[in-house]
Parts: sequence; structure tokens; C-alpha cells
Amino acid sequence: MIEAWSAEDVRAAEVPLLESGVPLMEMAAFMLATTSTPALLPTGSGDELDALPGVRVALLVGSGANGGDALQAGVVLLGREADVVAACVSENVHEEALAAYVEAGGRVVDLSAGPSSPDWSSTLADILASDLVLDGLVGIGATGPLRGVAEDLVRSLTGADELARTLESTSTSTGPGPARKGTAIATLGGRPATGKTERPRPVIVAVDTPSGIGVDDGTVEGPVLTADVTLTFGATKPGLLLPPAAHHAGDLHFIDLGLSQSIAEQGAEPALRRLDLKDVADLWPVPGPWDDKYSRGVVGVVAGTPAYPGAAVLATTAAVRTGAGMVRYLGPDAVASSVLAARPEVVPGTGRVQAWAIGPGLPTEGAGDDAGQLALARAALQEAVTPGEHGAVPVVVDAGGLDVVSLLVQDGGPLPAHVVLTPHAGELARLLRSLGERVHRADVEAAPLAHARRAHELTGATVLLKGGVTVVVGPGVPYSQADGSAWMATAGSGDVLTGILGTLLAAFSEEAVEDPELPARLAAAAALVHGVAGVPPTRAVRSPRWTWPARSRR
Ligand SMILES: NC(=O)C1=CN([C@@H]2O[C@H](COP(=O)(O)OP(=O)(O)OC[C@H]3O[C@@H](n4cnc5c(N)ncnc54)[C@H](O)[C@@H]3O)[C@@H](O)[C@H]2O)[C@@H](O)CC1
Ligand SMILES: Nc1ncnc2c1ncn2[C@@H]1O[C@H](COP(=O)(O)OP(=O)(O)O)[C@@H](O)[C@H]1O
Ligand SMILES: [K+]
Repeated sequence: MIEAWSAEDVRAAEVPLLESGVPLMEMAAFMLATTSTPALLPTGSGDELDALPGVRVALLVGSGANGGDALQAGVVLLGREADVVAACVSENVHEEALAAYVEAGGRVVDLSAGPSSPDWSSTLADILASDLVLDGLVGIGATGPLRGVAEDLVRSLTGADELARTLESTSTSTGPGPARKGTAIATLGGRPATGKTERPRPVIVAVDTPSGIGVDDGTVEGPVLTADVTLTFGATKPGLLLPPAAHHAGDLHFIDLGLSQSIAEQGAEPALRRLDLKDVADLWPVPGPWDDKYSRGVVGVVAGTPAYPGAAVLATTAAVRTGAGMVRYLGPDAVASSVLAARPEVVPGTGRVQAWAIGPGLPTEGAGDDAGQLALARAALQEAVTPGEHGAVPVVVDAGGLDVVSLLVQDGGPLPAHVVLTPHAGELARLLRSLGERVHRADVEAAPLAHARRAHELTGATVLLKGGVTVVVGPGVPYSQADGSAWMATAGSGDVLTGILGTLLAAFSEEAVEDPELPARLAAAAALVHGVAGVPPTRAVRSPRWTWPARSRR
């Protein structure tokens, strides 16, 4: 499991180590300089301490310790014969680190006057022509989006038009580095232009965090240099795991520096968790010789209408394939026939269930409901709220079922945490609006955690917000899962998640009702399994070790 900690907690954990003289910056910088470089060496000779003659490195240096890390890494890289330039966006950069860097023979360019600095254009060209860029503009000390010269620099590096002008007006062959091929402009951000031969661009390593992200909340309100790799120190920061900032972090690599223990000693809760394969394996219900179909868990699915029968097929299939003891289907005969044709083991009609999975393919409230599916969904939700003979029943609610939730909350107040809502951003905005909030899809996409949290506060339910990174908020520490791939952005994909989660809730039916934090964990586990199942086969098993992105050179 990855646990992420707020900037404040990380700072507090640093104090005892710094007071006892642990050279945290030097340690961070050494790791930065060694783990960043193997991919820059010819294949097969990737030793972390090899000399790097001819390798060009650009340091983007801000005014705090983040810039200090970059400068100290520069010292190590200079010792390995790399050609290093430090682009400083402030007159006041970390004093000791600068002195050590200058002493080691490093080249410094003062860009503190911004685009009017005499060396602005040539330095941009140097940065673009380098093999490795260390982004040390700002780290956990960031307040708000990038501003001032740091903002100007990142905007210039990521803006194709400006780059084109820069490269036209300067020679790009600056220094002893390897010859570069190709003609088109390489920017350091955005999508590569299709159909063009891109110039090879530097590998970008973010120092601690990509500069300018919301370190604690994952927001992105200004320009950010999208990294290939982020080397984060002491503890993973929530913003590295939360969308939209997570999309700028590249591959995450964690460098402990001995802070984990210090953080644990503070006794605080992490700000965010991410489950890994081992967590899910530990959690997963594996049947034993004493099990029968009822003890494994019965899932009741209310999904699909004659207009959308496929949603019912997908949700029931996912529930069966995830390992439910039994899947019951409730819905119109025409849909039940499709379900049974695909999954003959599904049992149509009513009966006792240990969890409900409701909503895929259901009409939204007011859009007509010939088949009475919304009434079935409402009845299922009542079983979560009002315990029956066998106690309360957990429910996962998706798509059309979310409208029923909104009516129930308006009528009867908060729901228990064993009701798990699984909206995408548009559905969450609609749900929040129905509860009186002024929210649009774009607001949810800009701050997914905050909006999922708001929906949890207003409904009481556990909220799993789907997307490229899935966020889950319940009564405990929230989760963020990023296990799938963009190939999963396809109609029907969410119906499968509903079925998977239905099976997990059925397997842990009583526990999920007793422990209000468990549904969020089960929801995160379901998102992980859904993601792994949705990744193209060659990527299905990802190495837990950090590997360089394929586009790095040599
Ligand atoms: N967590 C750890 O264990 C360690 C942290 N270290 C480094 O120390 C960093 C934190 O250093 P600092 O506290 O000095 O803070 P930063 O270096 O992250 O940023 C503070 C500086 O950036 C400026 N700044 C703040 N917001 C800005 C914005 N939006 N736009 C432009 N400039 C902005 C401030 O004026 C200040 O000078 C970490 O990110 C990490 O890189 C390492 O040196 C050692 C170990
Ligand atoms: N870009 C992406 N990368 C990874 N997963 C994605 C991406 N886009 C969507 N997904 C996942 O695909 C599923 C889509 O679900 P949903 O939007 O409900 O689709 P539908 O309603 O058609 O079933 C969600 O689980 C979501 O997390
Ligand atoms: K940074």
C-alpha cells in the first residue's frame, strides 16, 4: 500500500532528523543524481555511478530547498563529468547548495529578470537540448500555482509557439552532447504532434513534486512541466496520486530518507491511501472447503431495461466472474433472457441477497420507467437503510440508480457508509446539483477529491468517483487508485465495476455494515481489480520496480 502524507506532516517529520544533524538534502540530492541517470547511458552500462561525459543536464532552480536539492544533485553529476547548467529563477537560491555547486565548477544562469534576462532564449534552448532536466522550481513549499519567473519559464518550455521562436533565434547545438536528429519542435509538455518527426526531448525528472501542482489536493491551476518520473522524498504526497496533478507526475519513485519512521511516530493518519496487488490479494475472499454458495455471498443485480439490456449482461457477468456464490437478476423478462443467454448460472427473480448492485442501464428519474426498475432500486436501497430480518444489506449504486439516492437523501436524510455510490464526474456533478450545490462536470474534474468528499458529506454514503484515476471517499482515509488504462474509457466499462464491487460487498456483507470504513476499502479493491482486468494483456502485470519510460533515449 502507498500512503501519502500532507506537506505539513512531512515537514514536521523532518524536524527531529534535521535537529539530529541528518543531511537530508545531500541524501535526497545523491539519490536524485544516481537514480536519474542509468537510462542516459548506453544500453547495458547503466551503473548508477558511471561517468557521464557528454551528457547534458539542465537544473531548473527555484528559491527554496527544492532548488537546493537540484543544485546538490548537480554537484554529484558534475563529479561524474556531466555537463550541467543551472537555470535560476530567483536571485536568492539555496545559499549552501549554490556555493557547493559553484565550487564544483557548475555553470549558473541568472534568469531572475524573466524573459527580459539577456540569457533567456539561449538558456531555453540549452534546456531543450539537454538529456536530462531536473525540475527543482518548487516542491512542498509551493503556495498556489506557479507565479513570477518560474511560471514564465514553464510556460515558455511548454508552449510550442514560443519555443519555435526561441529555436529559430538561437543555435540549438550548445555543448558537447550527442547529435540530435529530427526536425520538428519538441516541447516539454502536452501531447506530441502526430505525423511529425519529433526532436528527441530531455527526460524530465520532477524533484519531489512536479513544480506547481497542488501538493496536498492534486489540483492544477497553472502551468506544470509534465514529468517522466517524479522522485519524491520522505513520503509520497497526496497530489502525486490525485487527479489532475497525478497525470503530470509520470512514474513515481519514492525515496524514504528515514522519514517513514519519523512520520509513524507522529501518530497522524495519512492523507490518502492507494492499495496495491498484495493488499487486494490479502483482502480477497478465497473459498475454502467449508464454503457454500450462500456463505460466499449472493449478489442481487437491478440493472438494464429493454432499451439498455447490455448493462445488465455486463454487470451480472462481472459479478459472476469476480466469484459471487450466486447472482440474482431482477428486471424485465426481455432483459433477463439476454442475461441468461450470456450467463446461464444467473438466477432470475427475488430471494435473499447479501448485497445489491443497482443502477447500470436504468433510466434516470423522470425519463420514463416502463419496467418499474427504479422501484426495485428504491426497495433495494431501503434494505441498506432499514435493517430487515437478516440485518442491513450493503448496496453499490451506479448510473440511473444515483437519482434514486438523491431522492432518498432529500426525503430521509443521510445514508449509511455501506451504500457505495459509483458516479463518473458528470454523474457526480448531477448528484451534487440535485442536493443543492452549484457544480458542473468541469468543477468535479478540476478537484475530484474535494467533490467526492462533498458528496460523502451530503449523502453519508461512500463515494467512488470514476475516472482515469479513481478516488474513493468514505468515513476514513480516502483512496486513490490508478490501475487501469485509458482503454477502459469505453461504454459499459462502469457496469463491470458495479458487478465486481457487488460481489465484494456480498462476500463481506456483515463486516461492511459493521465497519463503516470497510466499504471504501472494498471499493478501492474493486477499482484495482477492474483496472488490472482492463489493462491490455502485455501490461497486465506491472513491475513494481521503477522503469524508465520507453521514450528515454539510448
Ligand atoms: N521532505 C524531505 O524529506 C526533504 C525535503 N527537501 C526538499 O525541500 C523542499 C521544500 O523546500 P522549501 O520548504 O524551501 O520549499 P520549496 O523549495 O518547495 O518552495 C519554497 C520557495 O518557493 C517559493 N514559492 C512558493 N510558492 C511558489 C509559487 N507558487 N511559484 C513560485 N515560487 C513559489 C517561495 O517563495 C519559497 O522561496 C521539498 O520539496 C524537497 O525538495 C530535501 O531537501 C530534503 C528532504
Ligand atoms: N482514461 C482512463 N483511464 C483509466 N480508466 C478510465 C479512464 N476513463 C475511464 N476509465 C474507467 O472506465 C470506467 C468507465 O465507467 P463509466 O464512465 O461509468 O462508463 P459506462 O457508464 O459507459 O459504463 C470507470 O471505471 C473509469 O474509472
Ligand atoms: K519540483
